[in-house]
Order: sequence, then structure tokens, then C-alpha cells
Amino acid sequence: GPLKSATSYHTYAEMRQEVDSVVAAHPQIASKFVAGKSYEGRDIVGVKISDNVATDENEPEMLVIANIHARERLTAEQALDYLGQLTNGYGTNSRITNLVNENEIYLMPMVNPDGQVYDMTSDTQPGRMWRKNRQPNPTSVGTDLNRNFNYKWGCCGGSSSNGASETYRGTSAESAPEVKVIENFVRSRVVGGKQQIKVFLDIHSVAELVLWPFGYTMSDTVPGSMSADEEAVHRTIGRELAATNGFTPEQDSDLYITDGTSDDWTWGDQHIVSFTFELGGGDFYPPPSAIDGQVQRSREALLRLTDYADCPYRAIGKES
Ligand SMILES: NS(=O)(=O)N[C@@H](CCC(=O)O)C(=O)O
Ligand SMILES: [Ca+2]
Ligand SMILES: [Ca+2]
Ligand SMILES: [Zn+2]
Repeated sequence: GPLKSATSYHTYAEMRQEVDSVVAAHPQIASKFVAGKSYEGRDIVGVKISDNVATDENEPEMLVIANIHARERLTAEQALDYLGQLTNGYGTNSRITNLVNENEIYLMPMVNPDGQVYDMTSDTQPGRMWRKNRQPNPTSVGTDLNRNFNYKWGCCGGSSSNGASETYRGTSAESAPEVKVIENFVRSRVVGGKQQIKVFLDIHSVAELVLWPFGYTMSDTVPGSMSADEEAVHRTIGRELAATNGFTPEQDSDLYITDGTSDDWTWGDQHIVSFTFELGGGDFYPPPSAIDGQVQRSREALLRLTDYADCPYRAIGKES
């Protein structure tokens, strides 16, 4: 397992090697899966972490995705650090042992592998400042995966129809293969008519924020899709998480209006309590020496969120 702290950013290949080595070292609690393929045919790699990992047990499920925006490099490191915390702490740290025994955690460290490889393999250092995937479109290259999800897609001026734009929404919802892979994975976790995933996190950078839906509207509550209680659950947990890493807690739309984002879909369509982190580090490419310090800031927030997986409504003293 990654006993050493990250001292440089993982390439896509190094991420896969790290996942393989963690799974090899902890086969009882970690298993690798491939959720699907990117536009250019790269595996979108996932790891399941739980006791009796080969069995789909009736335990609360959690999904964490990272690096959907290619240049947001620290996010994959945060995901791999979380993997390391859960596996290295198992059997020695009682809190972590309980979290792994009581939940099924799915982690996808690089959900935009084509963009990640393109951003990292360039002679312009430290990176190409690339955000989107690498799918050609009518006028340019790249769909902003975080504007392509299938909830209120393109509804509200929170994305662009211009293929050259950094926030190009795609030709239709789920037109990006990577988004379809993520959505299909989540839809596959509806078992017996019930969505097994109870909490979702999409890790971004760089603004030091803890965000929650909705992004498509400024309204805090929306009849039929965000009740006062449901808003209170998100706000209460969001504030609690932000208190642990010093980030600013706010609704997605307090930042700016966005439509077609991951967490609007996971909450709006799948009713999974959902958050987006914007990590710190000053810019998209903090110096490698800063990685460990930056990822340590949100360790507690990730464990705290995991702890809510069994009953997020506990945050407001209700069952659900
Ligand atoms: N990571 S970022 O692109 O700077 N901010 C995210 C915010 C996501 C959201 O508002 O849900 C985005 O615009 O997709
Ligand atoms: Ca289990
Ligand atoms: Ca299960
Ligand atoms: Zn982002």
C-alpha cells in the first residue's frame, strides 16, 4: 500500500499500478473493477473497498469520483490518499475498520483518463491546462464532462453550446462516453428498485469549497426535488465537512449557475446525498512537495462523509 506519501503526481499508468498494488496487498477488502471505457478507449478504473469485498452485501454504498477535469491534478491524489487511508488503516485504526466493515465504498480516481493523459503528457510544463475530455465535436475538441450529465442538461445558461468552450455541454446529455459510464455505474446500483448508493462525492479543484446541489438554480429548495429537509441535510453535512478542512460551504449555484453537473444528477435523478469538493493548493498544479499537505487537509472530511453513508438524515436528527 502507499505507505510513502505522494511526492509527485500519478500518471494514469501509475494510478493503475497503485490500485493494483493496494488490491494485491489487501485482497480481502479491496477489489478493482473497470466501470467502462473513455472516448479513446482507456479503462475507467474503479476500486471497491469493503469487508467480504467479493460479496455484494446489504451495506450502505458510497461513490467517490475524481479528476473529471483533467488539469485538476490534486483530485486524483486525494482519491488515492483516501484509498490508502482506508486500506492501511484497516485492522489497526478502529474507526477506519468499522467504516470499511459497515459500508461498500466505490472509488474512481481518474474518470477522465484521456484528458488526464493529454494534460500531463505535454512539453508545456507543468501541464496543458486542459479541462475537458478528448472527444471531437462539431467545431473543436472536448466536452466538459461536468456539464454533460442527464439532469436539467443545458437548461439554464450554466454551460455552453460552443464546442470550443471550456464548458461545452456536448451534443446531448450523456453524449460523452465517460459520463455515460459513470451514470450507468450508478444506475447499476439500483438493486430491488432501491438505489444502494447513499452518498456521492465529486472531487474537483481549486477553490477550497464544499458544495452541494443544485447548481442549475439559485433556489435552495425546489418542490419535488429538494425539500427543506433535504436541503438541510446537505447544508448541515456540508458545513460540518467544511469545518474540518477550513473550506467554504455553499450551494453549487452560490459559486455560479451550472447545468448538467455530476451532483445535480446524482441528487436530482438518483436522490443520492451529494457533494462536490473544490480542493486547495493555490492553482491546478501545486508543486509536488505540496501534495501531501494539501490532501491531508480533507482526510477527515472524507472519513466524516463516509460515516454518514448509513443515514445522511441523521445530520438533522431524522431517519430519512
Ligand atoms: N472545478 S471547477 O470547474 O472550477 N468548478 C466546478 C463546480 C461544480 C459545481 O458547481 O457543481 C465546475 O464548474 O464544474
Ligand atoms: Ca462488505
Ligand atoms: Ca451492496
Ligand atoms: Zn473541476
